[in-house]
Amino acid sequence: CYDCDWDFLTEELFPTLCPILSSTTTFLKDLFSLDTKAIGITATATAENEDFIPPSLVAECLKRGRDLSKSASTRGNQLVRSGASLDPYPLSLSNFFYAPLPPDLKKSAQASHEMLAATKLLQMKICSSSDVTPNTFMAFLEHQVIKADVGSCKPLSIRCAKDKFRSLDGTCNNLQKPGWGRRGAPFTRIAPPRYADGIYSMPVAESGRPLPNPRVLSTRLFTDAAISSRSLNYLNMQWGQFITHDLMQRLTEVTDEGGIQCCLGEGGDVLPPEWQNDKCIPIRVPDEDHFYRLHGVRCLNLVRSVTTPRDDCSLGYAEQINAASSYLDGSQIYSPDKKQTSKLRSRKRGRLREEYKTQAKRGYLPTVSDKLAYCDLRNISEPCYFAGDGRINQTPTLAMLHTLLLREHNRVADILDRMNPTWSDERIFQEARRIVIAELQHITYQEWLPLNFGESYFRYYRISPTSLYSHDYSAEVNAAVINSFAAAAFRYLHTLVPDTIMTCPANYYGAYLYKISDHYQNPSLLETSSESFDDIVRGAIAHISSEADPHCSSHVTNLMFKSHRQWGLDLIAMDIQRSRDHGIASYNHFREICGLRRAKSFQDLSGEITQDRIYALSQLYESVEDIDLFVGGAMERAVHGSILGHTFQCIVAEQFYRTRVGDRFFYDNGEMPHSFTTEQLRQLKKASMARLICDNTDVRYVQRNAFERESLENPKVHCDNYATVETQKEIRSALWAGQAHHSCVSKCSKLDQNFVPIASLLSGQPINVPTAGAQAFPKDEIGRLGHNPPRGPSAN
Ligand code: HEM
Ligand SMILES: [Ca+2]
Repeated sequence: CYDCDWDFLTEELFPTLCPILSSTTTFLKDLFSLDTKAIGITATATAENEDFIPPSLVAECLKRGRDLSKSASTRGNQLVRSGASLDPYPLSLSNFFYAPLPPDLKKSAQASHEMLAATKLLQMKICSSSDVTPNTFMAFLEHQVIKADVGSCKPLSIRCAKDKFRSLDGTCNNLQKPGWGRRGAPFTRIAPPRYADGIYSMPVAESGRPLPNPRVLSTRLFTDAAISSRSLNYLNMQWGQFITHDLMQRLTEVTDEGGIQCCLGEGGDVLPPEWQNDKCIPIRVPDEDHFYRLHGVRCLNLVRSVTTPRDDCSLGYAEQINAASSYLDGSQIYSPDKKQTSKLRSRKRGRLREEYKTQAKRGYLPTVSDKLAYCDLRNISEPCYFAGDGRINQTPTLAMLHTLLLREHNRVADILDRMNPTWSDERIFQEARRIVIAELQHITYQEWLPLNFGESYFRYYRISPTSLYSHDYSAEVNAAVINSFAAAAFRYLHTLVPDTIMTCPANYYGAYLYKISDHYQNPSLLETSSESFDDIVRGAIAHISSEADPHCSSHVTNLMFKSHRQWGLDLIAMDIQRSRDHGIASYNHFREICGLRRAKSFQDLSGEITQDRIYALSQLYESVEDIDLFVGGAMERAVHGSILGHTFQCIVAEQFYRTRVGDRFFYDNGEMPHSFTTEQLRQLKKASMARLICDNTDVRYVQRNAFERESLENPKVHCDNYATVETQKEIRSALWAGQAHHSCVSKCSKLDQNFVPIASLLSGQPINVPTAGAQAFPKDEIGRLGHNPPRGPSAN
């Protein structure tokens, strides 16, 4: 609403520049008529005069802020009731835009709205009644913290008991700052935000004009090129998303009446301002768009992320809420919210709830209470799962990883139970959870991070420890997730997502490919037969991921969450818009933070970015200063040994350093009351992705480095050669020297339309995968059509 290049707004300008707010408020007029003399404001006030904001003015702004935020929320409800609703969308899209906030987080969101409105009003008041500019005002707020002791914001106060086990929500991990990294904490910043007004409004170019359209940036710079990774497999990509969901979950603003709609119907025009909720940030689709044009789509819905007050309730710019616990603590498995956790537990012998299916030996995730509300089902008998994180059903392969970890928890719980018959359910649950988190941290820090981001870099900077115990815990380090990591750097891994999900029968002779966009929000591929789960696991380790480069699958840039329609959302355009929504500082700013020279011209980027990409950037952005972090970082050449360029590498490394060193309970921390014993830790450090698969599925052959494709250097090894945690005492010397399984090269026959011989996958030739088609999604008739995906050759 304040996206303009004016230094301050006067009452006369306000209705023109800010039609939404002014149409909903009658009391701004009153605010502007405040008697400045009576409350001690003088026209000569400056930022140097540190006492120039009297408490009565702050109180007045807070009061008005509360009124403003209330009227904005009433207006939001009215808009939905009057038809600006998500009704036209298929469920997967509605689900994405509408998840009601849990009561505690809703309260902090409301408090944040009030604080932001108060900060804005204070800024307008000060700036319009003196020669203070908005920027000086924000700088002033940085130095003189103004805390609100009235209104809905309550400064954080948490009491901690000493405990051997970490809390579910991350509180009390840091005993000095018990709120750090908790569920509901703000994302942290390593650079000041880029909001147009310094507080909350969407950023604009240096010139004051709009930044380039996110959809245009996506289509011009992130084209679909079907280039496969040389060594990284699908599972590697999937683990990245899995741990993302452990570290963070941003939330979308909603109304009490439902989700927020910013477009007319299904992809029609952007709604006119008087019909738009003030949280709307839709992406306008240009008329000439090569894809959406064909489907008459002119607008992609997008809504701002939920914000939260800072811990001390001080006035200032917007901070977004992280609804996950920031620690790498399995919160996506166990939930950071105790009510949900209790629904996930069986309350018997420390186990998590699991479901058994006919003819399947192993357990599956429990079913969510209202399947049709959470999944895009073609048939009510299809599965839709419930886990510690609501994004569980996004793809079948994400649900597969959740299932593996659920099984691992119960496997460990059963062993502990046998060894300690006197232990209570609670004790077994907590001990099993502690072991599973240790395995999760070990696999991430010893296998996944070095593989993706550079072995030597991660070991040199001691992000991945090299000794048995580490002694690096620092109570000074805040492990909360860095906003630029969440809203930009780590999202670069969206370019790894391939077009297809693969399933592979036990003989590995061939594979079936399914378009990923046919299986969003529907995990049924895991349960089509008693072998399908294992088929998906085999497919994930045999299938390649896309190369980490600024090319992105159209299944992600045109078809995300498409359901039965011919079109979906553009995740890359959303990433760009989201980074603006979160006020992420520019690429140039982060270059400087990461030790590169700040570019004065586009040509100054030539050390990191190739000439053709510099040219493309200069055609799209007015100034080198305007380049979004997500875009600039993605354009950089990868640094040696990593899939990332310099700037993203620096942000990602910083995050994983904090995630380890700021975690008092990190699994290999030594000399803590809760530390594992030497023998326990030695056992735990034998955990690997390959063993996680062997221990929890009937897949018998897995390559040693399970995040890399099979190769001569990385052959498949029989699971008998991976000793399990509890039988480590007699580890055989042949641990890694097992006999190689026959290669994954096919002698298959063409069986049906989804079947693809593995040899042709390896050849790098594009493969034509048939779409599930309209038939698979009978419009508006869920439950009518059964869905029987084609089966492969028999597993023997
Ligand atoms: C099929 C695969 C994937 C799909 C469909 C997907 C989809 C999404 C969606 C819809 C969002 C929210 C966008 C927004 O409104 O801001 C998101 C956020 C994100 N994704 Fe993905 N993603 C996938 C894979 C990955 C992978 C492989 C990674 C990294 C390794 C990743 C990292 C992230 C991160 C860091 C966020 C921000 C999360 C937050 O702040 O809550 N995603 N993704
Ligand atoms: Ca977590």
